[in-house]
Amino acid sequence: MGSGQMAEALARGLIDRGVVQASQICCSDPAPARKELFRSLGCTPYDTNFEVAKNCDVVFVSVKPQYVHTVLTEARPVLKEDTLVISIAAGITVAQLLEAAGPNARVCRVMPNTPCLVGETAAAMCLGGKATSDDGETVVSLFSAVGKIYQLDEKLLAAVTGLSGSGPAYIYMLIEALADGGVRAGLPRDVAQGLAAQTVLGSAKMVLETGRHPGALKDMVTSPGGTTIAGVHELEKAGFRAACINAVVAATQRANELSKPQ
Ligand SMILES: NC(=O)C1=CN([C@@H]2O[C@H](COP(=O)(O)OP(=O)(O)OC[C@H]3O[C@@H](n4cnc5c(N)ncnc54)[C@H](O)[C@@H]3O)[C@@H](O)[C@H]2O)C=CC1
Ligand SMILES: O=C(O)[C@@H]1CCC=N1
Repeated sequence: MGSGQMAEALARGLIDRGVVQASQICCSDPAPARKELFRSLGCTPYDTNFEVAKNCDVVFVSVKPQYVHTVLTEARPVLKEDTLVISIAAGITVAQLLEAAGPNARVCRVMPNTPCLVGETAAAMCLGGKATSDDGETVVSLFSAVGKIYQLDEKLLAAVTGLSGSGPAYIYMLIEALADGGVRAGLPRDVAQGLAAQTVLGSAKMVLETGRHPGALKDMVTSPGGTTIAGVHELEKAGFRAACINAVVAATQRANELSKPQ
């Protein structure tokens, strides 16, 4: 229910990795262009959220937070005892999901991010209502196919939203800015962008695969009196770390605000 950017990234990721076939996915959206896009993927668009809920075992709620109550209220009459409702809406709590879907609903909150499109999402989840541990395994298996998922206390999901939910935007800004730096220093744009993105990818892999502290990995790059420390010094002068911390904190606060009545 809701076939926007995040729903598309998720659907494409799940289809491309063979987790589900496109023919197993149906969707709803008031925007004709979104329905057509999903039809072109091989999915079945319906005119109403009611029809989606009626025809699905697992219902993804992927509308903006302010519409979650409405779409779940539409779905509620046809939610079956074993229907699993997965909401990806930022800030919408389990209690709010159950208020709209009914106290016996099997609900799960997931905070994914768009890199699920390429099988590299960073996600977190929590279960609620009558959701079972089997439901939890269903969610873990769906999202593990398109990246990594952590099971956490619900109170931590706002911070997950501020860090990894919103995080791809921060990293794209970093890649764009690094590429601009490369262009400023004389590189062709395509080379600069390729080098910037590959540097982010390789550095992330170093953190994940070596398990070493990022500070130690930074020190490995930083020769005494060399080029890197000159660049690091500029980042420190500009408040790079504080800006990153503030970005996550601001986005977390916004996620908490979205939990309150709009
Ligand atoms: N974009 C992202 O990176 C992430 C988004 N989310 C969450 O996913 C949800 C969707 O976000 P986006 O995909 O970015 O937004 P979006 O605006 O691209 O998608 C929302 C879609 O819902 C449709 N819609 C509006 N009213 C509807 C209704 N009554 N019934 C069915 N569909 C309706 C809209 O036409 C639109 O296509 C939000 O709750 C957001 O917090 C979560 C993690 C990451
Ligand atoms: O910007 C937003 O509100 C959504 C939630 C996390 C990423 N995008």
